[in-house]
Amino acid sequence: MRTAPAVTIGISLKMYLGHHQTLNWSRRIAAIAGRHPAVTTGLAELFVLPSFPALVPVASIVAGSGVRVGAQDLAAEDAGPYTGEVSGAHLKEIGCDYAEVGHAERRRLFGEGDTVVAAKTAAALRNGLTPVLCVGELNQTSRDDAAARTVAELERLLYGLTGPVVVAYEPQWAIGAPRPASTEHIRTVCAALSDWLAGRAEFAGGRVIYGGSAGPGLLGDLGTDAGGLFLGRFAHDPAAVETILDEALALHGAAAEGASV
Ligand SMILES: O=C[C@H](O)COP(=O)(O)O
Repeated sequence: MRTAPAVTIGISLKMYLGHHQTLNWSRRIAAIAGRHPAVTTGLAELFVLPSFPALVPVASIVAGSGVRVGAQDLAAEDAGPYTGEVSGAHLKEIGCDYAEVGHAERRRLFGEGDTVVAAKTAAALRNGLTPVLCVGELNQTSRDDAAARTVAELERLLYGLTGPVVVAYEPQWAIGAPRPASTEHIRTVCAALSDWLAGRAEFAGGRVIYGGSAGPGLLGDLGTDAGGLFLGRFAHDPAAVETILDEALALHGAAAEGASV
């Protein structure tokens, strides 16, 4: 079993970039990661989720840089007559380590509900992919209410499953917004999710990261309640990703140095 890194930084490109833009962006991210001490020391794990057609070339571009690759979705089934779907087995075969499931946009725009999300999470685990399982309340509410709702959602979606998961806490109202949820809100919900995960040996190696208009300047405020960030728009500029890796190093680097002596 792989030990969880101190910080996990995931980036979903959603459908924002064209193919060549994606490859150029990936080259810049690979160059940053390949020389950044947060990544080279193993303190931070960086993964990118491009569109399906870019997975193979991006995997080749980032090879050796420490950056891992995953898909933004996967089929609930592993093979068969499922036109337009891409299976977890196929994703694993082409070098993916991650598969995102349950994103609010897939729920809202493509009608995916808990049953489908749970089945896709199971498909990811079954095929050796780490699910990036998105959870989070629909409407703005108190942080305690959000924590209770989100932990209940996670419990529902992971019922009967075993394996390491990256839980992406994404309050749906904070996605695509000008700014993230408040620091107190994020810390409360991420801490509750982390406590829930930590108490269950079947999810050993699991982590909780925050997404929803996250960008530079946020990680340092979250302390150790969140295990990292799930970035969208604010990772389109590779310089912002480098800044976030600097912040990860500042937050956890001293502890890592202490552990290595
Ligand atoms: O997948 C990423 C999240 O939905 C966050 O996206 P955003 O930072 O553009 O709001």
